[in-house]
Amino acid sequence: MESPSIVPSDVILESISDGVFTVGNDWRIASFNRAAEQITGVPRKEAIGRLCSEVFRSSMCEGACALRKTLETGQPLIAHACYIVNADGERIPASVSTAVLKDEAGNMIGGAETFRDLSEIETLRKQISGRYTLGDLISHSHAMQPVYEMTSSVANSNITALIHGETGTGKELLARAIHGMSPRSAKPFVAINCAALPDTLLESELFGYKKGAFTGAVQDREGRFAQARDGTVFLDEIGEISPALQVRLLRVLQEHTYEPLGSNETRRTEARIIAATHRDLSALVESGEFREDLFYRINVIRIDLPPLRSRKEDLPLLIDHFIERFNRIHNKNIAGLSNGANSLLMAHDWPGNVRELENIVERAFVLCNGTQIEIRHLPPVGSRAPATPNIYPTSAPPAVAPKPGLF
Ligand SMILES: Nc1ncnc2c1ncn2[C@@H]1O[C@H](COP(=O)(O)OP(=O)(O)OP(=O)(O)O)[C@@H](O)[C@H]1O
Repeated sequence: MESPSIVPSDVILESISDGVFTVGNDWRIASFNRAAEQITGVPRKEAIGRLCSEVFRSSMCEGACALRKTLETGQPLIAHACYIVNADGERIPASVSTAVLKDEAGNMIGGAETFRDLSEIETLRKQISGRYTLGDLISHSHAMQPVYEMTSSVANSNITALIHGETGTGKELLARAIHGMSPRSAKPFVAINCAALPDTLLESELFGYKKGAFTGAVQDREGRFAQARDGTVFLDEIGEISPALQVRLLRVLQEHTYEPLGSNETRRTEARIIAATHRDLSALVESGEFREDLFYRINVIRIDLPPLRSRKEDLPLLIDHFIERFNRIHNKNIAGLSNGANSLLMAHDWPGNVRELENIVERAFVLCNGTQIEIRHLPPVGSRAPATPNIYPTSAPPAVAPKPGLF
């Protein structure tokens, strides 16, 4: 009688879509299937014989290696979530399972690991969770809906827009997004913070100057309006400019003209202006600090960016976004926050908004040597806001003193 045909195990291993590799007791890779090559981007001939931690820069390699745990306990692990860093340095969300390999006599001769690429599932999860992106601005909060809805109409028009929002809410990011979605996207985007420069310097920055206009003006220099050509000029903190400069800006908005410092020659600008402020401009008009005519010119359309405390549902999304970015920048493999750290961030009031969150996550990256950000890696973020208590429980002071003056 003919024996039933048996499919060799390598044929099966080569045909499945999960990555599979085995290691010997010396942690060197002994086999590496086709899907493992595809997911990691590492050719089999380069992987075989190398330490698995060199090939798999996964978030589990440091400290929490699933295969090590299995080889130590003899227990298999099923579907552990982690990230694998592929040959291009991209982080791939993966699910890992491990098992012990034994010889016929029952002696342990190594281990096997299978891993599944969850990128597509992760993409779908993000789509289902309704993550919106507007340029680099991300959110899935209903509070941001009006911003998203207004932005495309604003982008397609030439009108001057005013972005209003607390510090660190993403005003510059939104201005860049409007520019990027506008017909001017291929033209320059030039940003200037009006609060950062004294009046005369701001004037020469915006309009440029002629050689000899003032001591130190050794040659002609073009200003930001000239640099922007027919692109976009973003005037951040517009509420801080002096009455004299308000007059000059009004002329730019009404007549599209200006003169560089020390010059009689009138220049024309076709640049679009987007302004931003954290202040209540109408209150400044009432108190006489801001010209009413300029206010109406700037405030043709106003977009309000809500503070982070009123869209806390964005926190997990933003935290993931910053973790992804800082993993790339700092070449680390942090997978996320502990439940405790998460709860503390959710309870915080965020006076510094998204910038404060970004700083907190970056600081945690510097302090965290493992794969998870813990409470001890967070600063006392509530210390500047009297309404919010220090986010550390009083019984558990931070292991590392926060950087003075960071928050
Ligand atoms: N929705 C968002 N998604 C991703 N990153 C964001 C978001 N909002 C803000 N950020 C980040 O937070 C930081 C502050 O953003 P931005 O400079 O645009 O804020 P701003 O309101 O202009 O601040 P300021 O009032 O101090 O000028 C930036 O690093 C930006 O990348």
